[in-house]
Amino acid sequence: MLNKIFRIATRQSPLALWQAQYVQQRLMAAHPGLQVELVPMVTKGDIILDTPLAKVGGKGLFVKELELAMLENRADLAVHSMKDVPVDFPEGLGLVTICEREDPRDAFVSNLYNSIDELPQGAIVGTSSLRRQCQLSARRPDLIIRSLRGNVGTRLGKLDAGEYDAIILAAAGLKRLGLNDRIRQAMPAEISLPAVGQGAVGIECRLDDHELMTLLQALNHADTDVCVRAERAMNTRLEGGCQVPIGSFAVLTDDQLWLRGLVGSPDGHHMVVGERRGPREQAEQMGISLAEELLDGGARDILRDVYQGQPPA
Ligand SMILES: NCc1[nH]cc(CCC(=O)O)c1CC(=O)O
Repeated sequence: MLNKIFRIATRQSPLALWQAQYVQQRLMAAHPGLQVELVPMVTKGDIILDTPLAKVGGKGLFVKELELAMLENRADLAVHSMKDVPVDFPEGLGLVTICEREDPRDAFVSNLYNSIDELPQGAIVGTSSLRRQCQLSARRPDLIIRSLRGNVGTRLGKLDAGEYDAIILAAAGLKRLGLNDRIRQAMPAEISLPAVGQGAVGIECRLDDHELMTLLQALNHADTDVCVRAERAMNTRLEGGCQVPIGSFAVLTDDQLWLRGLVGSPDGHHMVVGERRGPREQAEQMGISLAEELLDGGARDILRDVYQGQPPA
């Protein structure tokens, strides 16, 4: 077994490489002598940089090529930001491990202002996330939201070049890349409910690779796993895979789960929110029942309108 080399398929953005190296190092630390190497790849999501993700086919763009590599046995595992992992997996592949969550919050980043509430009237804020756009606009209808794509470094560069007064990024990505000091405000969930799985890293592999799945168990973080399961169950019940204005965020305290959900129109005019509290064993049921409450409370109409402007997943 120790002669075998396990290959991690990874994108080449600094954040993707950080996450792949993190899993590589944790696997080698948990299993001394194990050989793990990276297989860097380019995905469609890395090539199409000038179009909002929602218009070019959604987040799946970042994972399809990595999945093909595993199915064709050119790689054994892939490391994903859970936020970018679609609901469904190709036959034969699955998500087997979720690592401990980093800061799940959205980060307000600016060279001029310390928080969203400090922004002057009509300030320009960069984000391509419909979820962030919705919540920003609901709180501050005067703000002008402009598209912002590219990896974390590219986005910060555009802010520094003066294209925006502020941008919103995931705190987790900034922290992992050592850019903590760029965060002016870690936005509380009450101001910006995070995306499903935000801040968590997940590992996908072939479901018949029992040897690898056993090795990966050492990296699973049970509390993160249960929170992300609740969030993903809500998301699964709500949608079909495109980029959507959905927030879903669970926290666990003494085995009690608190799940909050949000579906909104991109312009922030409509927002449906709800929550569930219950024992951790019911994570997935809570996600499903919250989704159904949101759907009946107006999310069905909001999502229909959003999907009409997008290609199918
Ligand atoms: N959509 C891109 C993406 N996917 C994961 C992260 C950050 C890290 C994470 O949430 O785990 C980011 C960047 C961002 O939203 O700022």
